Amino acid sequence: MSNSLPKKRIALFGSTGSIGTQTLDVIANNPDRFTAEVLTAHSNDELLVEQALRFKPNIVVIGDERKYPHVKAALANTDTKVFAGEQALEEVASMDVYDVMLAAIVGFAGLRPTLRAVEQGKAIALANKETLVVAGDIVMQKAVEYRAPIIPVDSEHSAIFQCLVGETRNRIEKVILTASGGPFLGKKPNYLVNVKRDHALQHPNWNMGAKITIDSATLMNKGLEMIEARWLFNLQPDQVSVQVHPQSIIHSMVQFEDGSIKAQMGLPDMKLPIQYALTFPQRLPNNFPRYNFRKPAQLTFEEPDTKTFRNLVLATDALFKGGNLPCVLNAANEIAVFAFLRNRIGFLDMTDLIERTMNQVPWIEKPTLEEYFESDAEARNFAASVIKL
Ligand SMILES: NC(=O)C1=CN([C@@H]2O[C@H](COP(=O)(O)OP(=O)(O)OC[C@H]3O[C@@H](n4cnc5c(N)ncnc54)[C@H](OP(=O)(O)O)[C@@H]3O)[C@@H](O)[C@H]2O)C=CC1
Ligand SMILES: CC(=O)[C@@H](O)[C@H](O)COP(=O)(O)O
Ligand SMILES: [Mn+2]
Repeated sequence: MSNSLPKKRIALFGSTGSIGTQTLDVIANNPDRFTAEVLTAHSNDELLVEQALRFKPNIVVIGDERKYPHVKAALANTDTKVFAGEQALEEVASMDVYDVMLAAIVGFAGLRPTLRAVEQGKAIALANKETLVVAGDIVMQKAVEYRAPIIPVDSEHSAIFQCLVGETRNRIEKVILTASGGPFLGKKPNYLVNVKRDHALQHPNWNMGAKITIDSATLMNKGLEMIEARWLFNLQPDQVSVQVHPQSIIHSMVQFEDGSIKAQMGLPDMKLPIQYALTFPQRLPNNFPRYNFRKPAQLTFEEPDTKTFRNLVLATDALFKGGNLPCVLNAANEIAVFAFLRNRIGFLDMTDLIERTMNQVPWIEKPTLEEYFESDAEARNFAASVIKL
């Protein structure tokens, strides 16, 4: 098909991560459709420079200011402008140099730049689920106010989004998020008590950054995704459910009020939801591997084991109770995962730490943005003090 559409200018926040590098693959495969206008990294200055020399962005941002001299020197003979520091992420997000922000920073750090982009009325291709977990009500309200479309990248939410195309007049009865179950599916606490980071980092189906991989192993990822779905699709908490589906071929489903269920399927490959978020409502041809119905031939489903994987219970509590509780859950989880990855606490300790923090930080029913930031800080400080980080 001949293509006269203008190129979309992408601001890729978190270009050095798993989503970031796969987004650059999608951009490289479609040079007539996309340009990488902004690239941002936190600590990986080497990769950022390599990406900048290849994709020739207008702007790069290196979060860690100590790395600025190296990036600046390496790009001295190019047209790329170099910024550094946390504040620069927000400043660049506010600039009118791009059309779509692909929000692929990990964790709470992604919230502020994404909010800036929303306030500019930019389209957001949202991978950073923590943004909606922390402040979903405010982010979605601003998205309406500033007419900033938010298109999900997270595979489950992309699946739901795809199932909803053409269904604007039809009520959702519930969404069914699929969960792989992670590397410890079927295991019990007496096993989990001894598992170490390297084992937890081996996801059966997806190759992802360290934080989300640990979240998948504890089922916190599915808990965060329940909260993300609630805000993205304007659902009531009891309309969000989870089915364990170890093959990760069905990426999620929507059940409508006539009982019909639509599912979106495909091999587990994030390039597909990334590409769809950047081209929606169009689909682009590609040569990604296709699902063969013989491999895996059986698609199975089971209920999550919430007695063992209590993070899902904590996240469900946060989903139903709302207010600042999801923000507190998220902050405590970030501290817990950080500590587990450094072998400072055990696998099951993560859940205990999150639960204690949720019981400690005062509940606020309808927080302001400032109160979300304060709750985040309070939860982090408490959780870090408990484990003497
Ligand atoms: N990976 C996946 O398949 C999926 C990921 N997601 C979500 O997408 C987001 C990104 O995940 P993933 O790509 O796996 O994560 P990675 O850890 O692989 O990458 C994270 C990116 O964020 C940057 N970053 C880290 N900390 C900061 C900070 N404090 N300030 C600014 N930038 C920072 C990193 O920079 P640097 O490397 O330079 O330090 C890197 O570019 C997460 O929210 C995750 O939940 C959702 C669905 C699937
Ligand atoms: C690729 C993606 O979207 C991840 O969130 C993935 O779904 C993790 O898998 P589980 O959390 O289901 O193990
Ligand atoms: Mn997901």
